[in-house]
Amino acid sequence: MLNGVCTQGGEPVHIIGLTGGIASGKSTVAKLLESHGAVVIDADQLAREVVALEEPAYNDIVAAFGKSILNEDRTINRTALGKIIFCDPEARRRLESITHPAIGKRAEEKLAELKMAGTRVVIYMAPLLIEAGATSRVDEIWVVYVDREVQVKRVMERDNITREEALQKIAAQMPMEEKRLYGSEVIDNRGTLDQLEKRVKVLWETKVTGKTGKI
Ligand SMILES: CC(C)(COP(=O)(O)OP(=O)(O)OC[C@H]1O[C@@H](n2cnc3c(N)ncnc32)[C@H](O)[C@@H]1O)[C@@H](O)C(=O)NCCC(=O)NCCS
Ligand SMILES: Nc1ncnc2c1ncn2[C@@H]1O[C@H](COP(=O)(O)OP(=O)(O)OP(=O)(O)O)[C@@H](O)[C@H]1O
Repeated sequence: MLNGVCTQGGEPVHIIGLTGGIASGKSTVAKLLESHGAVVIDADQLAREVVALEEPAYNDIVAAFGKSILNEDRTINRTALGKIIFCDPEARRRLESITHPAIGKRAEEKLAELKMAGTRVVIYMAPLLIEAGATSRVDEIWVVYVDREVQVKRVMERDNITREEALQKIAAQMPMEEKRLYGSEVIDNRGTLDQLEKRVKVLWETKVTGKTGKI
C-alpha cells in the first residue's frame, strides 16, 4: 500500500507530486499529461476555490487584510493581494496560514473521490509542495526545472510584469536549484515545447503506463 491510500478494489492509488518554481511550466506539463489520460489535481485551482465568497478562508482573509483587497463584487482582488504578499514575507505567511490548511483539506477530499472512482494514478500539481511541507501527501515528486534567466523571462512575458516584479515573485519560493534536488524525476523545461512534449511522453510511457510503469 502506498501513501496509506487504497482504491476500492484494493489496488493502491499512486500519487505523483508535480512541482517547480513559478512559470517553470507545471501547468504546461500537466496539460500534456492530461492529454495522455492523466488525472490532475491542481493546487492553484483549489486555492481559488477555497477563497470563493463566503468560504471560511474568504472571511479569514478579509479579516486579516481588510476590504481594500476586494473587488467591487466583494470577490478577492488577486492582483492586489499578490502585490501585498509577494513583497512581504510576514503577510505571505499570514495568507498561507489561512489558505494552506483549506487547500490540504480540499486536496484530501478530491483524492478520496478519485480513490472511490478507482483512479490508479493521480498527478497532484502544487507549486509549494515542498515549501508547504506537503510531500507526505505524495508517493514521488517530479520537478519541472528551468534556470533563473529562463524563469525570469517567462514570468515577465506571461504576467506582463517588470524584471524587478518577476524577481520578487521568484524570491518568494525555494530557489529552483534547491527544489530540483527533491525530484525523483526532473523535467528540464529550458528547451522548446516540442522537446518538453517528447520528455513528458517518455515519462508517461516509462513511469506511468507500460511494463515499468504504475498502471
Ligand atoms: C497570491 C495570490 C492571491 C495571487 O493570485 P494569482 O491569481 O495572481 O496567481 P495564482 O494563484 O495563479 O498563482 C500563480 C503562482 O504564484 C505562485 N504563488 C502563489 N502563492 C504563492 C505563495 N504563497 N508563495 C510563493 N509563491 C506563490 C505559484 O507559483 C503559483 O503557481 C494567490 O496565488 C494565493 O492566494 N496564494 C496563496 C495560496 C497558495 O499558497 N497557493 C499556492 C498553492 S500550493
Ligand atoms: N518550453 C517552453 N518554451 C516556451 N514557453 C514555455 C515553455 N514551457 C512553458 N512555456 C510558457 O511559460 C509560461 C509559464 O508556463 P506555465 O504557466 O505552464 O508555468 P507554471 O509553472 O504552471 O506557472 P505558475 O507557477 O505561475 O502557475 C507560460 O506562458 C507557458 O506558455
